[in-house]
Amino acid sequence: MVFICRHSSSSPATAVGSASRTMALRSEHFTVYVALCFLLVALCTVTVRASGGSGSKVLSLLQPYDFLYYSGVRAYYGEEWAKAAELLEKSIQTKEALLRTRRQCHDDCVASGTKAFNKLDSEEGSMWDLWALDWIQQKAECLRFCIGRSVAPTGQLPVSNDIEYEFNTRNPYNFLQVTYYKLEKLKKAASAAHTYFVANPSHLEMRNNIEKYRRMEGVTEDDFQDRETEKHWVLYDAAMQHEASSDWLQAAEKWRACVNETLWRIDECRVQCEVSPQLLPEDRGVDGVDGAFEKAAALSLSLLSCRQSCVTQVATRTGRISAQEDFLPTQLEHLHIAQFKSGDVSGALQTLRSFLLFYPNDRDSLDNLQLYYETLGGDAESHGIHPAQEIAKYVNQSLQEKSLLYFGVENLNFTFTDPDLWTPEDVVPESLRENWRAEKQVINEKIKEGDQTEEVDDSGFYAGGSVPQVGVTITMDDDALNGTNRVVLDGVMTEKECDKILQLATVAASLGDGYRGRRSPHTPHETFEGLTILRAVKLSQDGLVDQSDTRLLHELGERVRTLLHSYFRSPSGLFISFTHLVCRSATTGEQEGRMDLSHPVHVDNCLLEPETKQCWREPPAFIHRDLSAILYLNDNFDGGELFFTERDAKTVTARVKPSCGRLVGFSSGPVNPHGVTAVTRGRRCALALWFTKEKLYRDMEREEAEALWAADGQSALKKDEEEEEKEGGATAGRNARSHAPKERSRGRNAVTGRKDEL
Ligand SMILES: O=C(O)CCC(=O)C(=O)O
Ligand SMILES: [Fe+3]
Repeated sequence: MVFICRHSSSSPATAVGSASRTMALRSEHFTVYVALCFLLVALCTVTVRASGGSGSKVLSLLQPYDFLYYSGVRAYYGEEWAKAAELLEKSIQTKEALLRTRRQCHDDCVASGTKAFNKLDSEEGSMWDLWALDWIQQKAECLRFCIGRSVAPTGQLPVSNDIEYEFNTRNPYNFLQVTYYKLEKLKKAASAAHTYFVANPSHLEMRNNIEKYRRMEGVTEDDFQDRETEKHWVLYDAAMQHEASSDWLQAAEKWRACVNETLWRIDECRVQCEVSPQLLPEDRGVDGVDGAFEKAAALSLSLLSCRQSCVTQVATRTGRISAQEDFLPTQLEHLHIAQFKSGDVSGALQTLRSFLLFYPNDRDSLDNLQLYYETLGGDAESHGIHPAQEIAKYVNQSLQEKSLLYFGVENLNFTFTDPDLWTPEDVVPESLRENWRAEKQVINEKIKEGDQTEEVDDSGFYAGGSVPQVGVTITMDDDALNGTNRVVLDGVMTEKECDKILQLATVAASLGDGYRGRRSPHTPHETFEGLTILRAVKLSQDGLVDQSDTRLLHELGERVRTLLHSYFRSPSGLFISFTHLVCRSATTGEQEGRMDLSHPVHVDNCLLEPETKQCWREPPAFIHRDLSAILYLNDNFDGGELFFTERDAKTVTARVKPSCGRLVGFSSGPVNPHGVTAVTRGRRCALALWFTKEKLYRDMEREEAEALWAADGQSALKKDEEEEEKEGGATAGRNARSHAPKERSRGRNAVTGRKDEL
């Protein structure tokens, strides 16, 4: 490097010269380092606490000493001697100041920590912190030995997050169901399919598979067993059922068991927090700037936060995203009522007292308590009725943890989301409460304004971009459609192309697809046919439909993607997540006075609740859909208009009449509730497409279809080669080529498209 040559040839005095050679040898690293330091300094100012005898004052060191040092060395090599001297001196001073500051902070903080521990100091010195460290070490050694001895023989390999995710989403059962199907163990396959579906209720293919298993000989309804049933939910549902039929004795029994099981589950989960590998929050890692105590505090806070999060984990049903709020206190409320109604007054009183540990000021409960005292004559103590011990222990422990966590939030830059609604106000630091109040006020104001103002779409799309296809026109934009992120484009397909796809739908339907002849899932007055890309490719492979039609179906997806990606100025990548060629036909003779819809009003990526105008982004909604598109193919039918509404699902804001080559695109979220009016005559066909911004959720079926084509191309190629070979013209290189196997693990839903197709 130029740098090395120049300076090695002009080293100063011998002593310095040898130093300069050492530096010169490292100058490659040095250059990179200096560049990094410049960047660092540009980005931040280091603030170090320095202290005088009485109090501490903040010493702002604009530049870290390592940077000063390297700048000094650089100046030295640049022969800027004065500058070099200044910078090198400064670096030495800064380092000294930093050490002094650290020492002072250590002395200032000696007395901090829990006072009770200071009492443990003896004449031999301050030993309790060493005892604490000793306790930690003993525990670590015991765990290391125990886990090593118990798990090592079976191999405790580090498990990646991806694998954790696979297991949490029950993906192994997706593999198992196909495996058992292949082994002709249908009962086991049915159970595996069901187990997977419980955790993935929006998985269309698995739903189809389950339907297929149901129709298979030898499979009974009892075979659809969830292999990972969570007992507390079984008890919860049973208790609810007994309650609904006013069987209070049974209800009380189930609720009691449910509370116990829930406590046990929470405990199991909390223990895992201690023994599983703990991650330090980002920027608190080994390379961070924090000292040993700060790192230890960060680690202990992560542990506490992990323990607390168990409440949410246990209160979330498999397959759901949101936890059931106030899970334990709610169960206690139910148990209390069931006990009371079944005549177990002392049991009810005990449960009420347990509930009051969560909500000590709850008016109704306090009134009830009073009533019990009057009935029993005397208070709970005089009857020896205390809150359940496990509940008292649980609440105390949780409160302690929360106060430590909130200290971390307030003072140590820790982030913690409290999973409970019952946390008493005084545990939360005033400054946080103030922030919450301010946030709540803003939300309330927004809700108030909400009715008058326009809906805000947080999808990241921004309608109004260009339309990059010759002949395509924008027929309706946001204004014309009275909404946000909506568009109607015309000219996306030619008449000939519409005919080809209609023909494809007709042939596929006549051959029998999952939906053939089925009543529509939305109305008894229509039938419904659906064709996916993969099914189309398989049909064309079997020579039952024209391959060029299937290719066109595939290409249309890409065409629509390009148009909408550009029009909605999608900031990120946009991936096709599902394609469905759908025809809805009016059934004959059942159309008089129809009041229903062909497709009721809905939002594509969340569950719309028109009464509250809320939209819940959780399964069974297709929550990963970000952009929706319908490409229409014909207009020779009556009805079948697409319409948009407000969140009340009633107020219609725009209507679109289908025709060949007309494309409607809109963001899939709550700004766009929509439905389809009844098809009262004829058959309405459209290609529905959904897009996702997350690559993880891209359509794996589509990729499988592409792989089938590639394999086809390969075998066609091979055929050609064999022919050629026969004719003596094959080349070794071409024969060696083979179709690469599909990569198996591609993240969250990596394997779904492939495995579950029966
Ligand atoms: O066919 C249409 O026009 C709309 C269909 C739709 O909204 C859907 O499938 O989610
Ligand atoms: Fe829809």
